[in-house]
Amino acid sequence: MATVRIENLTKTYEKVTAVDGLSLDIADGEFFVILGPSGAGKTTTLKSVAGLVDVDAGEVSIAGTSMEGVEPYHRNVAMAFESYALYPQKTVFDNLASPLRSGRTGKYSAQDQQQRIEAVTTTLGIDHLLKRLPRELSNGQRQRVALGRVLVRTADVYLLDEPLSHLDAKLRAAMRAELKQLGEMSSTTTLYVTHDYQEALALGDRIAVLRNGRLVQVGTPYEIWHDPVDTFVARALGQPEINLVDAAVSDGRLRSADGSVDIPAPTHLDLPDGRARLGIRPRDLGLVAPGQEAPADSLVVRGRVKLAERLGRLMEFSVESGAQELIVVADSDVRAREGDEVSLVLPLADVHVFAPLPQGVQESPDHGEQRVDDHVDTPRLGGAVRRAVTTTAGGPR
Ligand SMILES: Nc1ncnc2c1ncn2[C@@H]1O[C@H](COP(=O)(O)OP(=O)(O)OP(=O)(O)O)[C@@H](O)[C@H]1O
Repeated sequence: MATVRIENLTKTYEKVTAVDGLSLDIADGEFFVILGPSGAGKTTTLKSVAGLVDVDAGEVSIAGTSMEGVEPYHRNVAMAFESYALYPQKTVFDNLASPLRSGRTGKYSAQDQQQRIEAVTTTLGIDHLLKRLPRELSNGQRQRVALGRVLVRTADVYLLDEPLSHLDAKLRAAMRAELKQLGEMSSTTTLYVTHDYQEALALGDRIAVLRNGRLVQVGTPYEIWHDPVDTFVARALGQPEINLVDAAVSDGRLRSADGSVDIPAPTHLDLPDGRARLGIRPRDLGLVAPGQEAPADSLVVRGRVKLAERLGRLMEFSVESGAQELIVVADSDVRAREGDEVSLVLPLADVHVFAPLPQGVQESPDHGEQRVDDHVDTPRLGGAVRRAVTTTAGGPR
């Protein structure tokens, strides 16, 4: 168990700055998630902690000791990288036992080994594969064995790089729930890299969001979800993405140019008059089907359903409201069809307000095709929203 401190870390590969002045303080025993899109510098950060890259500037300390000049072997970190390596000629059991037999991190009796392997393989759902060779495994199974090889031994820090990326969605979700329960995992400082926001929310004690090698925000899942510092973080969390609507702030109201969205400005934000962008998550909007009444005193935006799509237990609606297209995710018992005139109920407490796009810049709807960096992102307006923090183990939602 150990703290990890990353101070002003910079790593450049020829012309690419992979990590750019990154500082993070990770507490002893913390499950710390690094979230970011492809190329954000997540893997390079982990490799720097492991000592696998020569950094250009900055420092990594583990348990209060600078790791400068300390070889990876002597850092007492255990790593699982996305490209997993197993001994091809050894069974799954022997692959898992080898880190325990090396003597590097203490001695384990045969009974200890058995017990540790049992605990890890049960959690990872690979206990029925112990006699197989790696070539007899699927990619997802191989990845779990590689993860098992890391978790089976004790270390000061676990470094896990997208360890669940090869699993199907169902297994991933199951594994998310199990992973943190694993004895060792629950008490060992863990840096966990992912580009999957659900994984980050479910697993992280805290999450650091990276973009272009820089830290954008660090906080608990609750803080990152409810108080994103800018539209980049807001967009990084949630699928479908948060709706962003250009609006004017005046006389204590927020209005879209065509007047289709016209709501009171959240008073706790104390917004100056001018322009802004509203951020409303699809799941925060309520959809009132034709013939039904919106709850009294609710804030309503009217529109027409352009597209209705089933997402398993939920429905995704694309609703045209004036010049806006708002995405709504609702329970599947909401009876609205394409072409229906509907009302959207807007919960003011869940409306995020960001700075406007620079003059002359227009965001086009991306339908998931744009690269993250093609977006113009703007910071939150009016400071952090203060709420009673009630983060639960399962994340904010
Ligand atoms: N060995 C290398 N040589 C040259 N450029 C590299 C090297 N490793 C990483 N990079 C570049 O550094 C940047 C950060 O890479 P890194 O692998 O740390 O990102 P990442 O967030 O882990 O991405 P991914 O999610 O795709 O794994 C990228 O632009 C990448 O192309």
